[in-house]
Amino acid sequence: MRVHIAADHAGFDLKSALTEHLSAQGHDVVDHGAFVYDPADDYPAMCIEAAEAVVADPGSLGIVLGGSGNGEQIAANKVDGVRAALAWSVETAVLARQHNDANVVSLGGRMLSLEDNLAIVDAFLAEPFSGDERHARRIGQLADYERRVHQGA
Ligand SMILES: O=C[C@H](O)[C@H](O)[C@H](O)COP(=O)(O)O
Repeated sequence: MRVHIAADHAGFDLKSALTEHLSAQGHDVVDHGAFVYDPADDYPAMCIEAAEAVVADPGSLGIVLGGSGNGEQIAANKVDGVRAALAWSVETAVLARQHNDANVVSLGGRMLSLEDNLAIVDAFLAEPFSGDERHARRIGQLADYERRVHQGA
């Protein structure tokens, strides 16, 4: 699977570890930055770029990383078609896929151990959307909002 990934300085080491971990599993990891460690860098542009890449690349998923994952999730969710979930356990990652068909996961590199974050990403990538009518209906309502308010359709 192709995975679009981005991290600011607070998620920089986790991005490197995840890229190695996922590449070893055969995933195609596309890095959207940061490309050098800069303790003063800003997460929005790189997270938005990764999120846009997910929307433009059907079937792919995204990972955005920072200290808490909060700002990264907020940034990714600015992109129409993105459903970014902040995952802080395997269960929240699994539910993000099953119930929300989340196409981006956001993680806090300062919140959890490396092992926990790797397990969360593995669970996120492996879990399919349930396709249950109630979940599809709710996701459809979000897409309707984007079409109506953002795209004037
Ligand atoms: O929500 C934002 C992210 O957690 C950032 O990674 C975090 O705010 C960066 O913090 P600082 O600039 O203090 O290292």
